[in-house]
Amino acid sequence: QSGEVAANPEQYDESYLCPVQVGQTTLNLDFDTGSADLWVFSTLTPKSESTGHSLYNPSTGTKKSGYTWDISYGDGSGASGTVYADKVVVGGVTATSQAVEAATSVSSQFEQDTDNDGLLGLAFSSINTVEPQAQKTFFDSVKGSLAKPLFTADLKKGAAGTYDFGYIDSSKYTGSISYVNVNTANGFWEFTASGYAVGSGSVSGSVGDAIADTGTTLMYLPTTVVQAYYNKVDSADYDSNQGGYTYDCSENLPNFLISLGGKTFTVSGTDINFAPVDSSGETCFGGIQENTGIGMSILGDIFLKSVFVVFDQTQSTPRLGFAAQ
Ligand SMILES: CN(C)c1ccc(C(=O)NN)cc1
Repeated sequence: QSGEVAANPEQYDESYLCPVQVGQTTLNLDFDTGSADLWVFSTLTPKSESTGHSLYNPSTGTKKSGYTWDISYGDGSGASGTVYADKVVVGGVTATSQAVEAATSVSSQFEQDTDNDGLLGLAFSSINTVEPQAQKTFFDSVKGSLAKPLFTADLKKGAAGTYDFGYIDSSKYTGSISYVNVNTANGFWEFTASGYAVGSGSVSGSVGDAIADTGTTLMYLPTTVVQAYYNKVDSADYDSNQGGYTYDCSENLPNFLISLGGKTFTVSGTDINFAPVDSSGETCFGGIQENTGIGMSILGDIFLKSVFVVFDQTQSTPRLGFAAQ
């Protein structure tokens, strides 16, 4: 089988939500290559936390008795609950008995994001949080039945993009795809990024260890790289109250270039201009921020909306393919 599903941006492209049939209900889920749990708001979630969300009703599934899950994300958000087996359909691709993690508790960030009905993890199943036995991601459940064991991400700035499962649509990118091998030891789509440049500068240095994470909004890079970037933005400075680099919204940001698999990709300055910090619209928060305390760089949606990405398990070593859009 193979299929395609729309990836619809929230305001400021904070995250991208995709319609997924879970049991007999269609939910809008955040496809997340940085985690490996498929969890959903459900009729088991307290009403005080689930108002405004579409809900999975576990009555259509088979309860996995004694199984629980509890996940925490890098931004401090999280959720927990119980586990069911049920049918999940993404763009016509069907997992007949997918582990569906029904939330019995969610953190405030999820409670408040009423467009988001849960997450569909697309990292490696080794980091699934279900106890006493880790469960397969949707991709792992269907991988063997796909025309090719791969999926692609084509996210866009302020417009609907797509995730494709089982095939590469050559109309979605230009030029050739350049591949890098993935290190799965931490359960992420983790690889080594090469040199970088700011604006019209020449590519040099090294970004280093990084993950491709559709579930993270911004780009988190080494301090040296981030300082080099904002040194080219006159009004920029690090604002500890905002928790990152801010600048005058009127200022044009430079492009950021990064070399992956021998090819250089450009993230336009306009894509790096993330959002105003308040309703006055005077000060803006940058889409490139420091990776301090994370332990690796994260190429999140700010980067991913500039490229076409292949998450490829056609070979014994998984790999990532990047092409210009
Ligand atoms: C609060 N929400 C919607 C989140 C969604 C995804 C993540 C994340 O770190 N994914 N890799 C964090 C938070």
